[in-house]
Amino acid sequence: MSQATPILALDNVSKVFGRADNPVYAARSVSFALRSGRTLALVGESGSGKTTAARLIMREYQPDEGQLLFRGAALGKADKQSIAAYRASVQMVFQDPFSSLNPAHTIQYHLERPLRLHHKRLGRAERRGLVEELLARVKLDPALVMAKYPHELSGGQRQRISIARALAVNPQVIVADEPTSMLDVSVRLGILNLLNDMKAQLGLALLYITHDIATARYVAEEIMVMYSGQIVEWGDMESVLGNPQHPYTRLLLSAVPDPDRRFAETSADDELNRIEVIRRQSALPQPETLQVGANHFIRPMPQA
Ligand SMILES: Nc1ncnc2c1ncn2[C@@H]1O[C@H](COP(=O)(O)OP(=O)(O)OP(=O)(O)O)[C@@H](O)[C@H]1O
Repeated sequence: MSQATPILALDNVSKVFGRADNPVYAARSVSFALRSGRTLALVGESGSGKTTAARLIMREYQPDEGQLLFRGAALGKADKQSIAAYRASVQMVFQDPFSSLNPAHTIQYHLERPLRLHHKRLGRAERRGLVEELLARVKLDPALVMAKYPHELSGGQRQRISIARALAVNPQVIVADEPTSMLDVSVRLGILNLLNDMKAQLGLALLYITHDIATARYVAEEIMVMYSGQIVEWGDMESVLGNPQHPYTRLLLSAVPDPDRRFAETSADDELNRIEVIRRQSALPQPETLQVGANHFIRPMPQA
């Protein structure tokens, strides 16, 4: 893992929902760091806590415990100006490019809006010039798309607009929550390539949230596996995927389609039994972290 100073870090962050007598631990002592020019993939099944982690980063939720660090400084104590700088520096790309754009406004409006908010002194011509640059950056023709409304674009084009909108305020970090899962398979690769280009060309730090290990491998250098609100295995992508230690990571990997494997080799009952074992064990007190390789760690299953 790179040792450069992280731009953004979660330090032992916990978030609990529900009543005291029936708490839901959406994040349990979650720690990770995002660095320039690198992608960290956060993978896990539905309900594991991935979106909660994203919302904590976007400050939609305040942590119950732990803290958010931006360039090494705790954000909890930051003044208004630092919070505003943080908001511009950390942008999100959502899963659903259909609902994240307003159907009543043109693409030009969508891209000019963040420029108006964050660069108040720009004149009309400069703003238009920047919108054209943003569209070119996401490989869309400004002459063709600027005056269009979201419904006149394809899903892939809309997701490109969402990425352009995130880039409008010169962010340092992008949190992409399942950015391809609602897109047609044929356009997914284009969006993943675009994220990879943005990372390389602009030195962005990316948090790529997904339940799909195959796409995580395509975009990320590091991976964290989340289960039941806790990071159970993390490290360099090749080390974790090449030598998965945690039973839950193995389970996720076994769900990646393998064209050489026949369905009959594992029955649905086998899979359900394995999930049940993991669920029971994860309810036990969590054990200490183990270091597997130089840049590879796990929280193994506790002994009953
Ligand atoms: N606002 C909330 N109020 C109560 N419980 C919540 C809230 N947000 C999340 N949870 C619970 O926290 C847990 C983690 O949810 P979260 O949405 O973070 O998971 P996820 O991994 O992102 O799932 P998905 O992939 O389905 O979005 C779940 O049990 C969920 O029901």
